Amino acid sequence: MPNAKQLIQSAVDGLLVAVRSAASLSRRALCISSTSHQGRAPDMNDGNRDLLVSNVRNRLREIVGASTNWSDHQQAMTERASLSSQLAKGQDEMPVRTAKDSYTEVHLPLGSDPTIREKYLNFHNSVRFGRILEDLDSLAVLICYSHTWNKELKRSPLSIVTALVDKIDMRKNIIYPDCDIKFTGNVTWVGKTSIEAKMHMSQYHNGAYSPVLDATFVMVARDPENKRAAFVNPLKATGPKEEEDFQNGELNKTRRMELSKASLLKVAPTADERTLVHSLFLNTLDTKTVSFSSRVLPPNSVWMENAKVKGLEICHPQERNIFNRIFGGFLMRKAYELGWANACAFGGCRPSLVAVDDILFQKPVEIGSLLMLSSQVCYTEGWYIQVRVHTEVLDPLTRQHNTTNVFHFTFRVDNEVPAVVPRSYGESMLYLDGKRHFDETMRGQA
Ligand SMILES: CCCCCCCCCCCCCC(=O)SCCNC(=O)CCNC(=O)[C@H](O)C(C)(C)COP(=O)(O)OP(=O)(O)OC[C@H]1O[C@@H](n2cnc3c(N)ncnc32)[C@H](O)[C@@H]1OP(=O)(O)O
Repeated sequence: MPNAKQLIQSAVDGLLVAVRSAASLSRRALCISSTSHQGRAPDMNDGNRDLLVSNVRNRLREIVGASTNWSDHQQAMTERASLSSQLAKGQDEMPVRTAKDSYTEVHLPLGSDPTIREKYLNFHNSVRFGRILEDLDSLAVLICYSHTWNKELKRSPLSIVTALVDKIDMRKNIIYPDCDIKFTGNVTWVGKTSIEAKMHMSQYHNGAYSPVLDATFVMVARDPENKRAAFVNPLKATGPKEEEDFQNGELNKTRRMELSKASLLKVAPTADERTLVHSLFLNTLDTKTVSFSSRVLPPNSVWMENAKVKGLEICHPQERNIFNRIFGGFLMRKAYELGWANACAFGGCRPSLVAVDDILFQKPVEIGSLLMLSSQVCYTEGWYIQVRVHTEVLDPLTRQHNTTNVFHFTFRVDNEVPAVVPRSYGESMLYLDGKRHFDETMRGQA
């Protein structure tokens, strides 16, 4: 009896034939031009495991029955609404799955197929990390569909959306633009309607794959119309490693709830944090005047209000996901690139990414929205820059703003950076929040 992964694999086989023959032509060309056959993995052509990144989106489209043309999207959505009756009434009526059922391996043949390199290449002859964020997001969704796949059904009634990027830890700074990349991942924890997926990215260089990053995403299953939560299959651990992953998933959930309770948007800072904010304030007082409002910037510092970069995106249908909302990976790419530009301007040199954490997808972004992005350097220490990107949609008719996402990025540069100094109470809270994220990242790296 084929499992979910095999079914998914067989469905893409047809597509792969065409893609493989094109890719093999390119590979032959590459051997002659020989820029870097050290970056071409030997197993790329073997077996049936080589699902390509470029096929993942097509596969997702098939799984939910998404339209390929925007003009048909209303009809596709109506058809999907009729799948509601196929939703399980409870988790106990759904078959138990193991990590193996959702294990997925996807290739990005940057070494073997030069035609795709341009999309991924940045000016510094490295790989655009924003593109990798898009691929990770699509892969996380595919992993969740493999976990919840019901072979009796033609389409999945579930709408699986990204709720949170819990963590992305970089294990290597350099991503080569001409070496094959492999993504692997599986479900590691499930709740009632949420799923944690862990993914790993490695790159083939000098004859072996070596790790580049580890990522943990939390996805939420919704009904076909993406209106209410929907149950997902239970997960059974089948060995000590899977047991440990599951326990960590539980711990992650508890940690997230505690962090959310202690959010500075809800409760006052701790005693240590209050002392820190007050000493920052005292440092900026003008010693020549006896005034609380006369403030002077300390040496080698920048006011926080001068460490912002803003952007705007008009959300066109081209960036839609399979549920006709804006694709989470696109939002991550745009936020990352703005945050990177801000760190670059602030640090005065090219920053490299250390970690991404706690990217929260609070509300879906509708097609046609005016999306305002605002990035702020909110904390610095030594060679590190902590950046927060906040996105909101503006309704031009009501002039109402609604927050849709918050992103946190930690960058490192090659020289010591100035301190950022908050002036207002709100900025002081941003500073403390940035410091909390930075300390958490550094604890994870230790
Ligand atoms: C068509 C052609 C296009 C082709 C291109 C295709 C590209 C490929 C595209 C592929 C697609 C790419 C994908 C995309 O592009 S998805 C697009 C990006 N993501 C979004 O738009 C999501 C926006 N956010 C929301 O809609 C809501 O906030 C959600 C639905 C997330 C939660 O809403 P709400 O709060 O009302 O939910 P609930 O109270 O009913 O709880 C439900 C469950 O959720 C758990 N939970 C909630 N929040 C969090 C959190 N922060 N951390 C951890 N867990 C969280 C909660 O514990 C509970 O779990 P459990 O206790 O039941 O287990």
